[in-house]
Amino acid sequence: MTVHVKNNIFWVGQRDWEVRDFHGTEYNTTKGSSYNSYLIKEEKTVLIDTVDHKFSREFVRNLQTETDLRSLDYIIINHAEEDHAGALTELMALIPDTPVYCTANAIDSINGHHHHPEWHFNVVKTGDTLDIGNGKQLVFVETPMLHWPDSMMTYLTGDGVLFSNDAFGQHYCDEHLFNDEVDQTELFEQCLRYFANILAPFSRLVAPKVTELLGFNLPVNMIATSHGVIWRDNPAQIIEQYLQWSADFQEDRITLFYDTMSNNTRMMADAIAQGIHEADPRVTVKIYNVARHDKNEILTSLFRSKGILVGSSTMNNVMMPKIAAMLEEITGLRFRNKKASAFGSYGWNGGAVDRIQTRLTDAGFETALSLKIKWRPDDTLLETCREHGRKLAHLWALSPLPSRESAPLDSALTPQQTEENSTCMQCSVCQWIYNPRLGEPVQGIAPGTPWDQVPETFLCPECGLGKAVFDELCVEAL
Ligand SMILES: Cc1cc2nc3c(=O)[nH]c(=O)nc-3n(C[C@H](O)[C@H](O)[C@H](O)COP(=O)(O)O)c2cc1C
Repeated sequence: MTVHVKNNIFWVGQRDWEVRDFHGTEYNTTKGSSYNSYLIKEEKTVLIDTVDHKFSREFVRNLQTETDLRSLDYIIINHAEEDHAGALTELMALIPDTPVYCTANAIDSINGHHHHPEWHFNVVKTGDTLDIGNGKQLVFVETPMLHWPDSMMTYLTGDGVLFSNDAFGQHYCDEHLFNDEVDQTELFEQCLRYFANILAPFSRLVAPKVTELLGFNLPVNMIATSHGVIWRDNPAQIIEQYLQWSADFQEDRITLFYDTMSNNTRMMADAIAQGIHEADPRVTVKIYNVARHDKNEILTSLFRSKGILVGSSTMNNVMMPKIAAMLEEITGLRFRNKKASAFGSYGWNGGAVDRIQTRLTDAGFETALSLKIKWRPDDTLLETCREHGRKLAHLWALSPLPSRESAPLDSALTPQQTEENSTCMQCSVCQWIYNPRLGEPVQGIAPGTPWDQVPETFLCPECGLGKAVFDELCVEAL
């Protein structure tokens, strides 16, 4: 089936009500998902993205009901991951000469998945346009590392539609296609979950990219994402929301998660939470047992928190494995500006709490006051846990929360920031800007370190690609 989107734009995607895992076990899609592909029928016929590879056959059959495949003039691939470009092999088998438009980085990832270097690739970069007739053009904007090096967005002039690919999307399946038609609570829950679990590591790239988009002065009347709903009612709301989430977002919330063999660490968690609540009833406190709760809900709660507590008993000298796995995920998600602390029960030599505390520090959290209790806490030790919670609540309340005001769209890049940025290094892959004068130390490099003294092993902290890709924009301020 197809759905009319606007004027000559049609949705030719695929709903997936039953999918429950994404990226392997990385993301639990509790509300299913959809793979949004779009057909534009102007003087030229254009396909934007495809669908997940597992729906390749249905996709091609469906597309054939909407158009003669030989009439397709251009295929735009905004991102080569297999949930968007997965049906390319099946489609291109029928129309192998159709030109494919994508970023330079996408050549690598499309070939890496489909192994057809003979396809007619046309590399586009930010600002390039493609005339599709009737006075309309496609404008391309590279969005590297949002969330792969190959990602880009495509804007359709005249209709004012931004085909944003993964950005602004959600893993959310509904028979309705537009944002104003669905349950708003469910929708924003899924938007937040998507941002916290997928885009959080790239937060610092969001505001500069939004600024760049706004710099084109192109009206965005609609944002057609590649997962979930299309934003046709007030699309600026999700852009504003992204600016807010990408600015070291936190609420007045503390999240505890733990694993336990015989409930001793759970008793500690309950008592610590009671102490936090007693000390500051305004703080939202959430507790999760990692063995019983949805992992991505826990990670979303951590994203929303100003402080986190991680608990594990000691098992064979180390922490419980699900806690180790969570710490690995948290490290990758690179949450910023959050406090953290470890706790747990032990029997003889302990070890887990110290290991957790070290992992939290290494992951960039400001750690404080860990707590170990031997065996099962009695009433006195439970009071020790409560006192611990009260202390943490006071300690963490000392740091004021960042403003929760959303940044106005037109001031995302202020003149002052422009001035500062002119003295920075910028990664040419993900465009992350590192300001050695003002920035925090990264990978042990102190602010002010001359660029030629940055070791060869230095990796871009945002995208993980190498030093060689950094451009030095200006050095005199050093
Ligand atoms: C299989 C197993 C291995 C354990 N290994 C250790 C250990 O290496 N060091 C230690 O101090 N305690 C060890 N303990 C004791 C637990 O840490 C202790 O019983 C703790 O109170 C359990 O807390 P929990 O109920 O939160 O899991 C072990 C317990 C079990 C069941």
